[in-house]
Amino acid sequence: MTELQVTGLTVRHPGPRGPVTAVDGVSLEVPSGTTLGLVGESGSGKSSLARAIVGLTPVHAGRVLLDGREARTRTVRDRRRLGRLVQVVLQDPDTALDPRMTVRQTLVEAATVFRRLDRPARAERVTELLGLVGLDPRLADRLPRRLSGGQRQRVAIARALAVEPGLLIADEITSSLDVSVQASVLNTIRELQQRLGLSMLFIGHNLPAVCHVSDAVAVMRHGRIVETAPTATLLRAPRHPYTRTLLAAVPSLRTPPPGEGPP
Ligand SMILES: Nc1ncnc2c1ncn2[C@@H]1O[C@H](COP(=O)(O)OP(=O)(O)OP(=O)(O)O)[C@@H](O)[C@H]1O
Repeated sequence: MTELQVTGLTVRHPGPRGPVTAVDGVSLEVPSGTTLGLVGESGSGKSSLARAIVGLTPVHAGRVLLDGREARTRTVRDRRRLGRLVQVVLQDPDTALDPRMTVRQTLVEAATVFRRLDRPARAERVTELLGLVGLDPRLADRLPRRLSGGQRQRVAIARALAVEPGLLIADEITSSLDVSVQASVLNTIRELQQRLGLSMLFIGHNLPAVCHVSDAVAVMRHGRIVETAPTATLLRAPRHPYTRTLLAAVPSLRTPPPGEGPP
């Protein structure tokens, strides 16, 4: 499993009136085998942070350490190391899936990036990966367009897992799905954590969804982390006013202090 440490990370994007600071000196930690939730409203800088961690966006300042070593993307070797350690799943599964490739072809391609597998081992791995994400192995020979949105997102998760990363970054992975499908994908994520002991950075704007799968939660606003706490502590005793505002929007989530609850 991979440990992630981000220190003082700043990301700036070019804007019509000069650079826009999307991530402003963020520090966070995902200890090995745990899930850190990252929650914040649209535009707070969550995706910029995720993209910077995997080298898809330039970093203006700060450091990203994976298992104590700087995450670099300068050479092919650097990028291979990074890809082996970290995989990202995005909101729209179609960005991860080639429409011309069957589920099986997609999974075999990912599973053989870093290791050789003979034919029987490939078939076995595809069945195993589909099982991990709760999909029927009979879907293996379908093209993405013959799958539902939820099934496509599960294939995208399986594709990321096929590489056997130590850290999975999930960026708004349930946002494009129907509410009922969201819940079942979240439960699949929880099962994966238990079965694989993955480290995970789980990003979303929906606080209940993020809390459901996270050991600790970091709250992001205007490019900064305003509060980080273990999930139960954040729900019971939020310290920052912005966290309290987020919680107030979902009253059923907060454990009321004694005397404050319903009669
Ligand atoms: N490639 C880019 N070029 C210019 N500005 C960008 C770029 N990407 C993001 N931004 C800006 O950076 C800020 C943070 O955006 P970012 O997408 O990281 O936030 P977010 O919290 O992930 O939002 P969402 O949940 O809507 O994706 C926003 O003001 C956004 O407009």
